[in-house]
Amino acid sequence: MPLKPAIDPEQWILSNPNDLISLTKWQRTVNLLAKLFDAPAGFLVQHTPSGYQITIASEQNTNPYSAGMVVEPQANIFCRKIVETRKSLYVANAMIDPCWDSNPEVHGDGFRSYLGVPVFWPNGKAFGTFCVMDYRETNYDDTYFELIEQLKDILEADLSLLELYTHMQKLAVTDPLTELNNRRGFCSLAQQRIRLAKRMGSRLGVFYLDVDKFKQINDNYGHAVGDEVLIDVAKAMHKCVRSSDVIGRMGGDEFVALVLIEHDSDFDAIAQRFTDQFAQYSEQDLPLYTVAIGYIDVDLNMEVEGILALADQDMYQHKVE
Ligand SMILES: Nc1nc2c(ncn2[C@@H]2O[C@H](COP(=O)(O)OP(=O)(O)OP(=O)(O)O)[C@@H](O)[C@H]2O)c(=O)[nH]1
Repeated sequence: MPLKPAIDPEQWILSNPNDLISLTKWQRTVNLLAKLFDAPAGFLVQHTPSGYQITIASEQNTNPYSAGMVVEPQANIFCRKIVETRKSLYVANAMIDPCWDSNPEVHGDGFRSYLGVPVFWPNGKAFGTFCVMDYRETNYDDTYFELIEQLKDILEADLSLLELYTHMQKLAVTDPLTELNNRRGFCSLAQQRIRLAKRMGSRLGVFYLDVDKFKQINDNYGHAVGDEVLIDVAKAMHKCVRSSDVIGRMGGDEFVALVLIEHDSDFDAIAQRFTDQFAQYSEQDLPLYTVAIGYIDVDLNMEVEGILALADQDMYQHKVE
Protein backbone atom coordinates (compact mmCIF):
# COMPACT_ATOMS: atom_id res chain seq x y z
CA MET A 1 0.00 0.00 0.00
CA PRO A 2 1.59 3.33 -0.98
CA LEU A 3 2.40 5.77 1.80
CA LYS A 4 -0.18 8.56 1.71
CA PRO A 5 0.33 11.94 3.40
CA ALA A 6 -0.70 11.68 7.05
CA ILE A 7 -2.44 15.00 6.92
CA ASP A 8 -4.41 16.35 4.00
CA PRO A 9 -1.85 18.69 2.36
CA GLU A 10 -4.66 21.19 1.73
CA GLN A 11 -5.57 21.50 5.43
CA TRP A 12 -3.84 23.66 8.01
CA ILE A 13 -2.13 21.56 10.64
CA LEU A 14 -3.29 24.09 13.27
CA SER A 15 -6.94 23.48 12.37
CA ASN A 16 -6.46 19.69 12.41
CA PRO A 17 -4.40 19.04 15.51
CA ASN A 18 -2.85 15.61 15.76
CA ASP A 19 -1.94 13.98 19.07
CA LEU A 20 1.35 12.80 17.58
CA ILE A 21 2.58 16.34 17.01
CA SER A 22 3.75 18.22 20.03
CA LEU A 23 3.25 21.88 19.18
CA THR A 24 4.92 22.68 22.52
CA LYS A 25 8.08 20.93 21.35
CA TRP A 26 7.93 22.76 18.01
CA GLN A 27 7.43 26.02 19.91
CA ARG A 28 10.60 25.35 21.91
CA THR A 29 12.50 24.62 18.69
CA VAL A 30 11.37 27.86 17.04
CA ASN A 31 12.13 29.85 20.21
CA LEU A 32 15.60 28.28 20.31
CA LEU A 33 16.16 29.16 16.65
CA ALA A 34 15.40 32.83 17.27
CA LYS A 35 17.57 32.84 20.42
CA LEU A 36 20.61 31.22 18.79
CA PHE A 37 20.41 33.64 15.87
CA ASP A 38 19.78 36.59 18.20
CA ALA A 39 16.89 37.33 15.84
CA PRO A 40 13.67 39.19 16.71
CA ALA A 41 11.46 36.65 14.91
CA GLY A 42 11.51 32.94 14.03
CA PHE A 43 8.84 30.83 12.38
CA LEU A 44 7.58 27.50 11.20
CA VAL A 45 5.31 28.23 8.24
CA GLN A 46 2.99 25.81 6.48
CA HIS A 47 2.11 26.12 2.81
CA THR A 48 -1.18 24.98 1.24
CA PRO A 49 -2.99 26.15 -1.92
CA SER A 50 -4.74 28.72 0.33
CA GLY A 51 -1.45 30.40 1.13
CA TYR A 52 1.08 30.48 3.95
CA GLN A 53 0.12 30.04 7.58
CA ILE A 54 2.37 30.63 10.57
CA THR A 55 2.17 27.35 12.50
CA ILE A 56 4.62 28.51 15.16
CA ALA A 57 5.95 32.02 15.85
CA SER A 58 8.81 32.63 18.27
CA GLU A 59 7.50 34.03 21.55
CA GLN A 60 9.10 37.48 21.64
CA ASN A 61 7.74 41.02 21.98
CA THR A 62 9.78 41.94 18.91
CA ASN A 63 7.90 39.45 16.72
CA PRO A 64 5.02 41.22 14.94
CA TYR A 65 3.47 38.03 13.56
CA SER A 66 1.67 35.34 15.53
CA ALA A 67 0.66 31.70 14.98
CA GLY A 68 -2.45 31.25 12.86
CA MET A 69 -1.76 34.26 10.63
CA VAL A 70 -2.29 33.51 6.94
CA VAL A 71 -0.69 35.24 3.97
CA GLU A 72 -2.27 34.86 0.54
CA PRO A 73 -0.49 32.54 -1.95
CA GLN A 74 0.46 35.31 -4.40
CA ALA A 75 2.12 37.60 -1.85
CA ASN A 76 5.79 38.26 -2.58
CA ILE A 77 7.06 36.93 0.76
CA PHE A 78 10.35 35.16 1.41
CA CYS A 79 8.73 31.83 2.29
CA ARG A 80 6.99 31.68 -1.07
CA LYS A 81 10.37 31.79 -2.83
CA ILE A 82 11.54 28.78 -0.79
CA VAL A 83 8.42 26.74 -1.50
CA GLU A 84 8.62 27.55 -5.23
CA THR A 85 12.34 26.78 -5.59
CA ARG A 86 12.46 24.01 -2.89
CA LYS A 87 15.78 25.58 -1.83
CA SER A 88 16.96 27.48 1.20
CA LEU A 89 17.11 31.28 0.94
CA TYR A 90 19.39 33.78 2.60
CA VAL A 91 18.75 37.49 2.10
CA ALA A 92 21.24 39.53 4.13
CA ASN A 93 19.71 42.88 3.21
CA ALA A 94 16.45 42.93 1.29
CA MET A 95 16.65 46.72 0.80
CA ILE A 96 19.34 46.40 -1.84
CA ASP A 97 17.51 43.82 -3.97
CA PRO A 98 14.59 45.26 -6.02
CA CYS A 99 12.97 41.82 -6.24
CA TRP A 100 11.73 42.39 -2.65
CA ASP A 101 10.24 45.84 -3.40
CA SER A 102 6.73 44.42 -3.19
CA ASN A 103 7.44 42.26 -0.12
CA PRO A 104 5.13 43.42 2.70
CA GLU A 105 7.50 41.97 5.32
CA VAL A 106 10.20 44.37 4.12
CA HIS A 107 8.25 47.48 3.19
CA GLY A 108 5.31 47.07 5.55
CA ASP A 109 7.00 45.69 8.68
CA GLY A 110 10.60 46.79 8.26
CA PHE A 111 12.44 43.44 8.05
CA ARG A 112 15.81 43.51 6.32
CA SER A 113 17.18 40.01 6.63
CA TYR A 114 15.78 36.54 6.14
CA LEU A 115 17.22 33.04 6.40
CA GLY A 116 14.92 30.09 5.75
CA VAL A 117 15.03 26.43 4.79
CA PRO A 118 12.35 24.25 3.22
CA VAL A 119 10.63 21.64 5.42
CA PHE A 120 9.48 18.52 3.62
CA TRP A 121 7.07 15.69 4.31
CA PRO A 122 8.81 12.28 4.00
CA ASN A 123 7.27 11.83 0.54
CA GLY A 124 9.17 14.92 -0.65
CA LYS A 125 6.15 17.23 -0.75
CA ALA A 126 6.83 20.63 0.76
CA PHE A 127 5.36 21.19 4.19
CA GLY A 128 6.56 24.80 4.34
CA THR A 129 9.49 26.70 5.77
CA PHE A 130 11.53 27.17 8.92
CA CYS A 131 13.00 30.65 9.12
CA VAL A 132 14.40 33.62 11.04
CA MET A 133 13.95 37.29 10.23
CA ASP A 134 15.81 40.35 11.43
CA TYR A 135 15.18 44.09 11.28
CA ARG A 136 18.93 44.56 10.80
CA GLU A 137 21.18 43.50 7.96
CA THR A 138 22.89 40.23 8.91
CA ASN A 139 26.05 38.39 8.04
CA TYR A 140 25.46 34.73 8.95
CA ASP A 141 28.34 32.35 8.33
CA ASP A 142 28.31 28.61 7.53
CA THR A 143 27.80 27.62 11.17
CA TYR A 144 24.42 29.33 11.14
CA PHE A 145 23.38 27.54 7.97
CA GLU A 146 24.31 24.21 9.58
CA LEU A 147 22.46 25.14 12.74
CA ILE A 148 19.16 25.93 11.04
CA GLU A 149 19.41 22.67 9.04
CA GLN A 150 19.98 20.70 12.27
CA LEU A 151 16.99 22.25 13.97
CA LYS A 152 14.87 21.66 10.89
CA ASP A 153 15.74 17.95 11.08
CA ILE A 154 13.91 17.78 14.42
CA LEU A 155 10.72 19.02 12.74
CA GLU A 156 11.07 16.71 9.75
CA ALA A 157 11.67 13.73 12.06
CA ASP A 158 8.30 14.50 13.70
CA LEU A 159 6.59 14.66 10.29
CA SER A 160 8.12 11.27 9.37
CA LEU A 161 6.93 9.72 12.60
CA LEU A 162 3.46 11.09 12.08
CA GLU A 163 3.25 9.71 8.56
CA LEU A 164 4.63 6.31 9.54
CA TYR A 165 2.30 5.97 12.50
CA THR A 166 -0.75 7.02 10.46
CA HIS A 167 0.21 4.48 7.81
CA MET A 168 0.56 1.74 10.43
CA GLN A 169 -2.82 2.66 11.89
CA LYS A 170 -4.34 2.39 8.40
CA LEU A 171 -2.69 -1.00 7.80
CA ALA A 172 -4.18 -2.31 11.03
CA VAL A 173 -7.73 -1.67 9.83
CA THR A 174 -7.35 -2.36 6.09
CA ASP A 175 -7.47 -5.57 4.08
CA PRO A 176 -4.35 -5.37 1.87
CA LEU A 177 -5.85 -7.30 -1.08
CA THR A 178 -9.08 -5.36 -1.61
CA GLU A 179 -8.18 -2.24 0.40
CA LEU A 180 -11.58 -2.49 2.11
CA ASN A 181 -11.88 -2.27 5.88
CA ASN A 182 -10.82 -5.51 7.50
CA ARG A 183 -12.95 -7.01 10.27
CA ARG A 184 -11.40 -4.78 12.93
CA GLY A 185 -11.81 -1.64 10.79
CA PHE A 186 -15.38 -2.52 9.84
CA CYS A 187 -16.44 -3.23 13.42
CA SER A 188 -14.96 -0.02 14.73
CA LEU A 189 -16.63 2.13 12.02
CA ALA A 190 -19.89 0.20 12.31
CA GLN A 191 -19.97 0.84 16.05
CA GLN A 192 -19.73 4.59 15.40
CA ARG A 193 -22.46 4.48 12.71
CA ILE A 194 -24.79 2.53 14.96
CA ARG A 195 -24.35 5.06 17.76
CA LEU A 196 -25.04 7.89 15.32
CA ALA A 197 -28.12 6.14 13.89
CA LYS A 198 -29.48 5.72 17.39
CA ARG A 199 -29.06 9.41 18.08
CA MET A 200 -30.53 10.48 14.73
CA GLY A 201 -33.36 7.94 14.83
CA SER A 202 -32.26 6.41 11.51
CA ARG A 203 -32.37 2.80 10.36
CA LEU A 204 -29.49 0.59 9.20
CA GLY A 205 -29.21 -2.68 7.34
CA VAL A 206 -26.32 -5.15 7.21
CA PHE A 207 -25.72 -7.16 4.03
CA TYR A 208 -23.53 -10.26 4.31
CA LEU A 209 -22.04 -11.59 1.08
CA ASP A 210 -20.19 -14.85 0.49
CA VAL A 211 -18.85 -16.00 -2.88
CA ASP A 212 -20.40 -19.37 -3.76
CA LYS A 213 -17.96 -22.26 -4.13
CA PHE A 214 -14.99 -19.94 -4.00
CA LYS A 215 -12.66 -22.79 -3.17
CA GLN A 216 -13.47 -24.31 -6.58
CA ILE A 217 -12.50 -21.04 -8.29
CA ASN A 218 -9.10 -21.20 -6.58
CA ASP A 219 -8.74 -24.91 -7.39
CA ASN A 220 -9.80 -24.59 -11.04
CA TYR A 221 -8.23 -21.27 -12.05
CA GLY A 222 -5.50 -20.67 -9.48
CA HIS A 223 -5.12 -18.46 -6.45
CA ALA A 224 -4.29 -15.33 -8.51
CA VAL A 225 -7.63 -15.54 -10.32
CA GLY A 226 -9.30 -16.14 -6.96
CA ASP A 227 -7.68 -12.91 -5.77
CA GLU A 228 -9.03 -11.07 -8.84
CA VAL A 229 -12.53 -12.30 -8.05
CA LEU A 230 -12.23 -10.98 -4.49
CA ILE A 231 -11.02 -7.60 -5.79
CA ASP A 232 -13.98 -7.50 -8.17
CA VAL A 233 -16.40 -8.25 -5.37
CA ALA A 234 -14.94 -5.28 -3.51
CA LYS A 235 -15.29 -3.05 -6.61
CA ALA A 236 -18.88 -4.16 -7.12
CA MET A 237 -19.67 -3.38 -3.50
CA HIS A 238 -18.27 0.13 -3.85
CA LYS A 239 -20.62 0.64 -6.81
CA CYS A 240 -23.70 -0.60 -4.99
CA VAL A 241 -23.60 1.48 -1.82
CA ARG A 242 -23.18 5.13 -0.94
CA SER A 243 -19.71 6.39 -0.06
CA SER A 244 -21.05 7.15 3.43
CA ASP A 245 -21.97 3.46 3.97
CA VAL A 246 -19.38 1.13 5.52
CA ILE A 247 -18.07 -1.91 3.68
CA GLY A 248 -15.53 -4.49 4.69
CA ARG A 249 -13.97 -7.88 4.03
CA MET A 250 -14.48 -10.18 6.97
CA GLY A 251 -11.86 -12.65 5.76
CA GLY A 252 -11.69 -15.28 2.97
CA ASP A 253 -14.59 -14.76 0.57
CA GLU A 254 -16.92 -12.99 3.03
CA PHE A 255 -17.87 -9.34 2.74
CA VAL A 256 -20.27 -7.02 4.56
CA ALA A 257 -21.95 -3.68 4.02
CA LEU A 258 -23.63 -1.52 6.63
CA VAL A 259 -26.07 0.75 4.82
CA LEU A 260 -28.60 3.42 5.65
CA ILE A 261 -32.16 2.20 5.07
CA GLU A 262 -34.97 4.61 4.28
CA HIS A 263 -37.78 2.27 3.17
CA ASP A 264 -38.57 -1.44 3.66
CA SER A 265 -38.16 -1.88 -0.09
CA ASP A 266 -34.48 -0.80 0.17
CA PHE A 267 -33.42 -4.27 1.37
CA ASP A 268 -34.58 -6.08 -1.77
CA ALA A 269 -33.50 -3.19 -4.00
CA ILE A 270 -29.93 -3.20 -2.62
CA ALA A 271 -29.66 -7.01 -2.74
CA GLN A 272 -30.81 -6.88 -6.38
CA ARG A 273 -28.27 -4.16 -7.13
CA PHE A 274 -25.51 -6.41 -5.77
CA THR A 275 -26.72 -9.39 -7.81
CA ASP A 276 -26.91 -7.33 -11.03
CA GLN A 277 -23.49 -5.86 -10.43
CA PHE A 278 -21.86 -9.29 -9.91
CA ALA A 279 -23.52 -10.56 -13.07
CA GLN A 280 -21.85 -7.72 -14.97
CA TYR A 281 -18.45 -8.51 -13.52
CA SER A 282 -18.85 -12.18 -14.34
CA GLU A 283 -19.23 -11.26 -18.00
CA GLN A 284 -15.67 -9.94 -18.05
CA ASP A 285 -12.45 -11.97 -18.11
CA LEU A 286 -13.18 -13.62 -14.79
CA PRO A 287 -14.77 -17.03 -14.33
CA LEU A 288 -18.52 -16.98 -13.72
CA TYR A 289 -19.29 -16.71 -10.06
CA THR A 290 -22.30 -16.04 -7.90
CA VAL A 291 -22.59 -14.53 -4.47
CA ALA A 292 -24.96 -15.52 -1.68
CA ILE A 293 -26.45 -12.44 -0.06
CA GLY A 294 -28.15 -12.24 3.31
CA TYR A 295 -29.36 -9.18 5.11
CA ILE A 296 -30.91 -8.01 8.36
CA ASP A 297 -32.61 -4.95 9.71
CA VAL A 298 -30.14 -3.82 12.38
CA ASP A 299 -31.27 -3.82 16.00
CA LEU A 300 -29.41 -0.69 17.12
CA ASN A 301 -29.14 -2.04 20.66
CA MET A 302 -27.05 -5.04 19.60
CA GLU A 303 -23.24 -5.30 19.48
CA VAL A 304 -21.66 -5.40 16.01
CA GLU A 305 -20.44 -9.00 16.39
CA GLY A 306 -24.00 -10.17 17.19
CA ILE A 307 -25.38 -8.24 14.21
CA LEU A 308 -22.79 -9.83 11.92
CA ALA A 309 -23.65 -13.32 13.21
CA LEU A 310 -27.34 -12.77 12.41
CA ALA A 311 -26.58 -11.43 8.92
CA ASP A 312 -24.25 -14.40 8.33
CA GLN A 313 -27.06 -16.82 9.30
CA ASP A 314 -29.41 -15.10 6.86
CA MET A 315 -26.79 -15.39 4.11
CA TYR A 316 -26.50 -19.15 4.66
CA GLN A 317 -30.15 -19.55 3.70
CA HIS A 318 -29.30 -18.14 0.26
CA LYS A 319 -26.27 -20.39 -0.38
CA VAL A 320 -26.11 -22.22 -3.71
CA GLU A 321 -25.58 -25.93 -2.97
N1 LIG B 1 -7.50 -16.51 -3.74
C1 LIG B 1 -7.72 -16.37 -2.45
N2 LIG B 1 -8.31 -17.35 -1.75
C2 LIG B 1 -8.55 -17.16 -0.44
C3 LIG B 1 -8.17 -15.99 0.23
N3 LIG B 1 -8.55 -16.10 1.52
C4 LIG B 1 -9.17 -17.29 1.66
N4 LIG B 1 -9.17 -17.97 0.46
C5 LIG B 1 -9.72 -19.27 0.16
O1 LIG B 1 -11.12 -19.13 0.10
C6 LIG B 1 -11.67 -20.45 0.24
C7 LIG B 1 -12.97 -20.34 1.02
O2 LIG B 1 -13.49 -21.59 1.04
P1 LIG B 1 -14.85 -21.94 1.72
O3 LIG B 1 -14.95 -21.19 3.03
O4 LIG B 1 -15.00 -23.41 1.75
O5 LIG B 1 -15.91 -21.26 0.81
P2 LIG B 1 -16.56 -21.76 -0.55
O6 LIG B 1 -15.67 -22.63 -1.33
O7 LIG B 1 -17.04 -20.50 -1.18
O8 LIG B 1 -17.76 -22.62 -0.02
P3 LIG B 1 -19.24 -22.09 0.17
O9 LIG B 1 -19.09 -20.80 0.96
O10 LIG B 1 -19.92 -23.17 0.96
O11 LIG B 1 -19.80 -21.85 -1.17
C8 LIG B 1 -10.61 -21.29 0.93
O12 LIG B 1 -10.17 -22.28 0.01
C9 LIG B 1 -9.48 -20.31 1.22
O13 LIG B 1 -8.19 -20.90 1.04
C10 LIG B 1 -7.51 -14.98 -0.52
O14 LIG B 1 -7.14 -13.89 -0.03
N5 LIG B 1 -7.30 -15.21 -1.85
